[in-house]
Amino acid sequence: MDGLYHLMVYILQRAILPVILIGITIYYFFFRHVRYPRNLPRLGAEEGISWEDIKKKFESDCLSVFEMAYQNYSKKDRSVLIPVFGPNEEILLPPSALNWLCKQPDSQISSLAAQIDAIQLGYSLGNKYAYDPWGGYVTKAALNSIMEYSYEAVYDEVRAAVDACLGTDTDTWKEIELFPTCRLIVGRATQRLTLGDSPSGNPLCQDQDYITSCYGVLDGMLEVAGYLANTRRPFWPIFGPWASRPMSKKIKDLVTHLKPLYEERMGMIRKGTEAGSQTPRDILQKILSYAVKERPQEAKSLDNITRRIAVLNFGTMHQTTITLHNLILNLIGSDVEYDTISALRGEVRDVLGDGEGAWSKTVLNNMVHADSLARETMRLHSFIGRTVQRLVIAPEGVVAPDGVRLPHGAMVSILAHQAQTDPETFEDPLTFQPFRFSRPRGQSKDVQSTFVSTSASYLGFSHGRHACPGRFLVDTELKMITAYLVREYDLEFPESYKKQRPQNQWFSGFGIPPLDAKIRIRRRKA
Ligand code: HEM
Repeated sequence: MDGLYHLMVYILQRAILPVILIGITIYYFFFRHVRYPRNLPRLGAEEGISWEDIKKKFESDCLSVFEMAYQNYSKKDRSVLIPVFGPNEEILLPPSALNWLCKQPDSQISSLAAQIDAIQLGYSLGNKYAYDPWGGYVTKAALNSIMEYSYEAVYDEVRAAVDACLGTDTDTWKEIELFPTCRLIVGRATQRLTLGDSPSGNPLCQDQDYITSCYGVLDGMLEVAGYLANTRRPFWPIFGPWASRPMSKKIKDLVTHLKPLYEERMGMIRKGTEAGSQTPRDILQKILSYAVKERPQEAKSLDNITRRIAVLNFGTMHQTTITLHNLILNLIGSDVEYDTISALRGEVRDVLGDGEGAWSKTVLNNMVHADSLARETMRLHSFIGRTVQRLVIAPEGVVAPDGVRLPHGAMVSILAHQAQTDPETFEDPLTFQPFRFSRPRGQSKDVQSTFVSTSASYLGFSHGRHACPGRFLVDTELKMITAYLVREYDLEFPESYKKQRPQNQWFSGFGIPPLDAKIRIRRRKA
């Protein structure tokens, strides 16, 4: 009897998982699978290439898939379905639908739902950080005023971080790994703005272990997002928690670092001194003040506030680091032809004078060459391939301008890199020209525009009402770092690069810079 019981339990245990998986699969294919309309073309159908071959192509060479979609559909004002990373598909809308897409109400075509699917915060950090993203709203509202107040502090941090990473030896050239260096510099500068100065003295951003801990959480979030992007949606509830297992240790580590500052700041709020003249003006304070008033349970939990900071760091640090990495490679790579470094040195002298100068909005606006260098970097070396990514949540779907019904559950977007390198818009579009956007009017057909002004041909920060609000901070950090680097350092590539910038690669839909790139630097003599 006992044997029979154990046999039954054994069979049930062995069968239960396959039965659940088969059940989910049937449910997904019959009830949840996105039903694309017949009049939506599938990439490859008209070109005589099978869907499977296009899918394989996306994995090995996503840029050529984007290029085929752009030339054959986007340029002809037609939507098209393409395979993207893992088991997923996406509807690419043509650039002519950009303004229409940006104006769609969030209740029909949702930016937040797209972000939840792409970043997977629900699994890496918890559902409330995904579905109630008040930290982002608080940051969006407060960022510009905090920044204006913090120029000197952030520049101070940039100087200290660059000195610490590159050294101050004026006699010898030093070879450094560029990507980890960019991580540290961006990490410190960004955290100085996020956490400000501790009232008791030591800014936490100067603790290298803390910065490492921030990137530990960020990398963990990227791993969860990458893992789930490769998994079919109905299996997310099973594999999401599994993929997120390392997160709690990483968060705990961040909690340990943030604890003293959190207690200090909450103490100020409790005593009411927060309202006085000593009010710290940084993002942490805005977040804590909001939480105390609007989400009191969260305010009391250091773990919750730490997760809010982790979400924020994902926005502030990840793509900024990649952009700085690309920018420095472009600065050095374009120097032979455009004398980029000395042109920028001249600009820094003109705008800031020979001393440290005082940073302000006017100074930033006057750095037109540095601005152009950054915009040209985002144009040619953007990280994202598709932009204005949205999930259709209207139950009955939405009809796009070309008459195609975008069904419920479909992810839609617009190609960014192709629009930014279209020869109809840009002269010699695949060549990096650092001063493309700062040349006097009339010297080229490229429109003069700034780093922060988004448009149909500049989509790295997206466009419309959800366009990245952090781009003003990125602008500030990149200009400060560029100014300090060119003024204080000589920069070059290792000899083996033969003065050529190592190229970016496109895979999984993203433009990834060469993360093992090295540069040589030497401090300039005063
Ligand atoms: C080079 C660095 C960055 C790039 C390329 C970038 C790019 C983007 C993109 C493409 C979006 C999606 C917009 C949409 O859905 O239409 C976005 C949203 C957002 N970004 Fe950034 N970002 C960067 C840095 C930052 C920084 C430094 C911050 C914060 C200070 C930030 C805060 C945000 C927020 C809060 C949103 C959500 C906006 C909304 O949904 O309304 N980002 N960013």
